[in-house]
Amino acid sequence: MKPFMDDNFLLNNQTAIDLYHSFAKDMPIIDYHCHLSPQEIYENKSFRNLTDVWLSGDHYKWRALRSNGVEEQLITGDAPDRNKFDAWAATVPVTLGNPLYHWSHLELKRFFGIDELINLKNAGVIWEKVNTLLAGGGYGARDLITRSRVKVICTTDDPADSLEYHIKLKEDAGFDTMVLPSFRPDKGLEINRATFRPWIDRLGEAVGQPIASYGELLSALEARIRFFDSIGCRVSDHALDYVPYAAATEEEAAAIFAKALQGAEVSHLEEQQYKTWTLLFLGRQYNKLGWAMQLHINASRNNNSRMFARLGPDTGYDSINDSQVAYPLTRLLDALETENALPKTILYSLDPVNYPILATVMGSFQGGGVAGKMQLGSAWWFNDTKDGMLVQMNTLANIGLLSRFVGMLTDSRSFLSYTRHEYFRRLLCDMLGDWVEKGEAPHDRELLGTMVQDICYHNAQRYFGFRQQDRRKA
Ligand SMILES: O=C(O)[C@@H](O)[C@H](O)[C@H](O)C(=O)CO
Repeated sequence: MKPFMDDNFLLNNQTAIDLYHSFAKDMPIIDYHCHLSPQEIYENKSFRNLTDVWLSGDHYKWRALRSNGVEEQLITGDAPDRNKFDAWAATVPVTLGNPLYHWSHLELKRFFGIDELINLKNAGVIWEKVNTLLAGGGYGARDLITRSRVKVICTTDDPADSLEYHIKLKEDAGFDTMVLPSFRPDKGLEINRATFRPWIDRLGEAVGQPIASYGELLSALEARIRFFDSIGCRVSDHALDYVPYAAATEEEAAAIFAKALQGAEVSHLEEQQYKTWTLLFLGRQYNKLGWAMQLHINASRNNNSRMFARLGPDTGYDSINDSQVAYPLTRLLDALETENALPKTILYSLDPVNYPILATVMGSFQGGGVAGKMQLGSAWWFNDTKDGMLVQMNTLANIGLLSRFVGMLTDSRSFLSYTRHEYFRRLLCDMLGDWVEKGEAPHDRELLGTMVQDICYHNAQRYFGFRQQDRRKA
């Protein structure tokens, strides 16, 4: 019987073991999509205890706790930190089979050297050991990033954000990791949500003039894109809970914008027309600057209205949506391609049924002399599991070029989530090793090692083109 989570965890043959330890293990990390706070990074936030560093903000764990019948007071409520930790320690054993079981043990093992199984019996020992380390210093936000060999972090930022802490980090010679913004203008696309009009006002403040027309909105977005680019932004990001496509003219989009600004009802068709024109405008801007455009498709967000009103978004009440993707997505991408204005694009779907669709749609728009211009996004959210990662990689291998994949990301709000990269790298090496052991791939260490290191790091480094001048000023 193989020991639980030993050095060859998830590596089931000698080739896999060799590939992981010789090529993947020590590669640095580019985390090109996450939700970490740039302020907490700049301030090197220290954590008062294990609950603070491990449970706050991690809605993956919150969902498991709720599924285990734990009261909300012990999850997001005002219960004491130790009680919250005990509730999680009691829950971990029943997460067996969920990646949370692996991730939780990996996180404590890698960052704090904890080898005990996480359960209520060991909770006290774990609590004391980790808190002693946290209290001793060297476990602030920056320290956790540095320990994980993270070279680049792309946070998720609103166009109206000041990027104050990205600017401060850029000028901070004491921190090697590049912390760059991502341009995420969801609130400017969601014309039918209550957040739209307040956001228009906020964007107007950010550009120094009120926005009273669609033309002024587009000018403001362009100005913010150039500001983000000046701070080192290389990535945009869109949550498309459905893929909009409805042919529209700028005049039609402008009339719809005017209706929304006056508080009039905008139909679903008009919403799609507005989103289509605005996305095409933004895609042209991204393309001009060489940015990558991320499309996060088919999430169903904030399903539980009562808990959304109480806790807000990203608190564990989301699910997979199953809207039709193929037609609107091909039309949207083709509209940009027709103008030779399609940017590098990463397509994610929360619905894994969409993976073959996305992988084949990608193949219709590769080119421009850019290897892997169109990417099948890493297994996202409910799919960043062992099975989900393998399905995503096999789909890409079967239909596209796995060797050109820009690899894993954490997509997290927790500073302990970098072990997801290790998890992914182990699965990648085991999959390649299995091909070799079955004679389906040559035992060519140079070929395989290059493929592994490209997927772990070099592909992302080349694809996103993070600029050296965006490092902090000496
Ligand atoms: O970027 C998104 O829309 C999602 O990743 C969202 O932030 C979600 O809460 C998440 O973090 C899933 O990992």
